[in-house]
Amino acid sequence: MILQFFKYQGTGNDFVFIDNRQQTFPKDNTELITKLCDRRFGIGGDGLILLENDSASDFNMDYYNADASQSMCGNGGRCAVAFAKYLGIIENETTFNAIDGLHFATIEGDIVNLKMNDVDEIREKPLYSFLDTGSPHHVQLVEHLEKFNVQKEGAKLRYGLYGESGSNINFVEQSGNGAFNVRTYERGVEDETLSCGTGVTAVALAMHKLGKTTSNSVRINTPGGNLTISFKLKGDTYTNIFLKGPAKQVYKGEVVC
Ligand SMILES: N[C@H](CCC[C@H](N)C(=O)O)C(=O)O
Repeated sequence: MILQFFKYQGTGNDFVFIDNRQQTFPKDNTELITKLCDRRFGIGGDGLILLENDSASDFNMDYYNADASQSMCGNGGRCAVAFAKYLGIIENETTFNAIDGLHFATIEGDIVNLKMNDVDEIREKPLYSFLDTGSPHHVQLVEHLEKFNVQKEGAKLRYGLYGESGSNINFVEQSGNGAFNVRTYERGVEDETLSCGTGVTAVALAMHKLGKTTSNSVRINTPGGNLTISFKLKGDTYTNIFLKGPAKQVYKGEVVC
């Protein structure tokens, strides 16, 4: 089978995109999904995203981690908006469907601003916070983040504290008022990724709840680039949450599989 694909990256979180509006992709073939994401035997990517028609919105985004497990993906959502514009499905704003429901987004040039679902529960423990921003996130402040062994410590927590269902693990260091550095171990990639959209969203909300910032616009630096998360707090609910940053097409091509 010959498959046309498009490679996108959102602050270094990279994805294989397929225009699946004709519904021809074999979704139950998890071996194919993992092979397409393999960085040696396939195209390579942190995940694979199928863009599909949707009766109730502009399009549906079907996201698969590199191990073919599924979740919401913030950076993938931002790249899906850029891909939908490239395909001529949308102009500069959209509402699309994902595994956690409808998302509004705008695009200006390479910058996509994606509305995330409300968050009304942040569990605070002595050493970390836990919340779900479309995927589950552990948020932990550390010192000397640049030297921290994210892969080793992330895997320990992902499999130890969170068992088989797991969680994404975010390690954080404050760099200023309303500014943080973040490195993330991603469930389903089972390694550190260069950024994680639902992860930096979780970090911004957790840091605000902890009182580490009073700003409702948080700048987060990741190894893959900078993202801005803005939000409102209404009672105990974080709402109007937007994840803003670049999303770019890297290349396109055909793959034999
Ligand atoms: N690995 C995550 C999903 C992708 C999250 C990340 N790529 C993002 O940008 O949100 C999980 O299985 O929960």
